[in-house]
Amino acid sequence: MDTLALWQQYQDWLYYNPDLEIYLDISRTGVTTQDLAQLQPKFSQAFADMNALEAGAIANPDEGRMVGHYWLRDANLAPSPELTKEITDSIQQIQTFVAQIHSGQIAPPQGGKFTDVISIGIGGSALGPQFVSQALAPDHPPLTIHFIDNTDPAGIDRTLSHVENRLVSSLVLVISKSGGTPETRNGMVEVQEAFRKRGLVFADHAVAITMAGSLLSQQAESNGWLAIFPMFDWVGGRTSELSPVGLLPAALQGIPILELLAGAKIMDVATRVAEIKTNPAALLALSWYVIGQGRGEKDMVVLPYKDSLQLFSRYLQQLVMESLGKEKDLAGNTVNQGIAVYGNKGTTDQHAYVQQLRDGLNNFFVTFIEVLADRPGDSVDVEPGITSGDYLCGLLLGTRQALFEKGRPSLTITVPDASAKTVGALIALYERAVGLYGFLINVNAYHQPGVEAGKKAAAVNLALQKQLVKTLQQEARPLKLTELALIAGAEAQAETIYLLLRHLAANQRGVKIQGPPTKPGELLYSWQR
Ligand SMILES: O=P(O)(O)OC[C@H]1O[C@H](O)[C@H](O)[C@@H](O)[C@@H]1O
Repeated sequence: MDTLALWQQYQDWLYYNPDLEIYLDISRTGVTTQDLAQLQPKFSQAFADMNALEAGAIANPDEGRMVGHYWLRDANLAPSPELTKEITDSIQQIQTFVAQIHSGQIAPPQGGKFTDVISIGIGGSALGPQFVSQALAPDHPPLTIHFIDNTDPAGIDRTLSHVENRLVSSLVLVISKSGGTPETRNGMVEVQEAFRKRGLVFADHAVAITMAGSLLSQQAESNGWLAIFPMFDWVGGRTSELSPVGLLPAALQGIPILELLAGAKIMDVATRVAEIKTNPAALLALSWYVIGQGRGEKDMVVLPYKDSLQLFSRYLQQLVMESLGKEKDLAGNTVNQGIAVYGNKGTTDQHAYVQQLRDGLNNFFVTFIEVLADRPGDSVDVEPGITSGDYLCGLLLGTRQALFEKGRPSLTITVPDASAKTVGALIALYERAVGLYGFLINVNAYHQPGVEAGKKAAAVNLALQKQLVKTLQQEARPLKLTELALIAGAEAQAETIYLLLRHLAANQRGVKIQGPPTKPGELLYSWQR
């Protein structure tokens, strides 16, 4: 296609939202008007399904749950006055609490104001808060946030060492929708221990964000924690950034949460339009569908050309892959659906993997995110008439062009700035696009049955570890693996037993292993007394 025809195509497909000043360009995706016509019936159904979802249908049938994240930014849309009140009350509760923390009305027992937040959570209870913090926290926030989002002991130590002697003035958020996620529980126990060692009372620093009645909520209540904020049954972890899960940590850092919500609300209005070409989420879903043949055949590479948006791709990984990566469709057919997501930031990635994107496997499409405003204030010239921001723009355009020349699709979202309003809008845009795409491919985008398998296996392995330790403690002589497995009643688990014991031995946890590491089957195991 010559450049003039391409320019025409650009104009024919361009979407612009005047309230958000956001553009979406899908002219380099290969989507045609024939695709639009062909997919129209599927989209009509998806729009109808989305209306039903927003009206409170049980859109997550496996879990028997409503899907209500859109109500979070327009509480009047909630299907009952009680839910509307729950939402508005939660926002009010956050604002009141945060004002009291910032003013020092709620303060650490040792005096002064709270200076730091230690946020403990994983998955949807971490990724949104991390993305929004990196995108929007002011340079000198009223409270500095630190995340514990894993059960890695060294990672926990590192986070606590960043807090240093400010544990005394740290607020601890324990965030878990279910209130029973082991990694989060472990993080909490480790932080509680750090407080105990310093002679500090954990409850005077602790705040829970969780569903009413959860284990965490009961614990917080009975131990007299500072506060408990609600997480709602009808909001999934990966769409919880605009619930208290995301809003409380954001507000504590001085991020304007009402602007986040306002941006999302405007985007929700725009993505409720039941016409593909004037609905940016529908245009995204259409592009994903056409590019990946409705089967996710191409990976989504997300490249924000702005450092502050770097974590967007990591955030989208969960939103897209946990929502769409499904074995079965809603009719019970095996479909193994999904779209793989990765990305970091431009131009940085141009000096890393963009080589392959241009010349190697053609198994992806790029989503460029362009931010029009370079920085507040003027820029210096890095060469006559050219600024660093001009380079950022020029390199984005250059890569988009270079990819197109090699038949590699891309789409571009252009936003005016990386403000709270824009970030809220981007979150809402992708929530809706994922929802619509889920309807197009007929999967339940709101459950995650696959995650359970790994969790169950982990629990079985930890029970086996306890059994092995007990067996070794009771044996006077060193045992071969086969003997140990037999006594422990786990003959089929030889490899797992070996791997569990090797880990214990490496951490001086009482297990002694003798013999050559190259022959794991011949090793002798005993308990160090
Ligand atoms: O918020 P929580 O209940 O602790 O859950 C945290 C995360 O863990 C799970 O394994 C789910 O797959 C995620 O969707 C969820 O966000």
